[in-house]
Amino acid sequence: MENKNIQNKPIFAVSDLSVSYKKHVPVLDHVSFEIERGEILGLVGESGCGKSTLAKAILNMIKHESGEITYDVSKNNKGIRPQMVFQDPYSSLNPVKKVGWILEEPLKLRGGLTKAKRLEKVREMLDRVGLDDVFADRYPRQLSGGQRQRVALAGALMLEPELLIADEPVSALDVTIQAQIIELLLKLHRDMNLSVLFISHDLRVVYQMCDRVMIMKKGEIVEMGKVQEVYFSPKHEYTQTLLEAAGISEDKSLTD
Ligand SMILES: Nc1ncnc2c1ncn2[C@@H]1O[C@H](COP(=O)(O)OP(=O)(O)OP(=O)(O)O)[C@@H](O)[C@H]1O
Repeated sequence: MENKNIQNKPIFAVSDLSVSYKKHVPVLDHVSFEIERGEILGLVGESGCGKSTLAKAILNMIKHESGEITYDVSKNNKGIRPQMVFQDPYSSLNPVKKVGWILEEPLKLRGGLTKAKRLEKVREMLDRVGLDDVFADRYPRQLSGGQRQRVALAGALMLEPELLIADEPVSALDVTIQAQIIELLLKLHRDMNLSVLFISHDLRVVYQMCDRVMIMKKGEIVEMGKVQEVYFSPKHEYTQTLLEAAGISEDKSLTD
């Protein structure tokens, strides 16, 4: 389905980005791309190709040795930086704090809202991610994997960022729960006008989620384009190999 949210104006640009953990061994090699405002851009590649490194580099969690990262924060967004959700929400949620506290914290740190207003926003966000108010009073360990990922998404979106970076957000979940979280991400993308960088090794999930896709091999982007074009007219040999390995070239259900 055509995504009506897309405006042909990048919200985010990476130019010539290179990262090495060890000297002279690039993990990311001159990576360049843009994320259009309102789009969901997929990043696909085999384990170890550099996907998480790219996510961390663009969030300044690790240093890059060369290249430029440009984030266009619109005037009405008060400079909220891109936020991230991870594969394993358990490690990103503070285990000794209740969900209500976790969701209120970013609002507290930013300041400017009364306690009552903050709690109202927490309730609203729980509702947006499909969780009842009672979850505010639970610890992360008392939640299922899917519920924890809902809380992680809620936490990332509390300050209403314009860009979300989702690093394998459904990979650790059962298939039925995966489908629910994908639905939720698509709903949040529509409702909150979010742009998303969606990182996954699962080509089928990317097909369901994304408008465009980048294929990464050993730290380089080898192909990039609209999902339909890349999946059904792949230009790079590596893309063809990935699609064949996932059984996608002959799988009609993707095109139905
Ligand atoms: N902190 C680190 N120090 C040294 N090498 C690292 C570090 N983190 C990752 N690497 C290496 O960098 C390469 C890319 O890793 P990265 O985690 O970015 O890949 P990935 O595509 O996200 O993999 P996966 O899909 O398995 O999560 C791998 O060879 C990995 O071993």
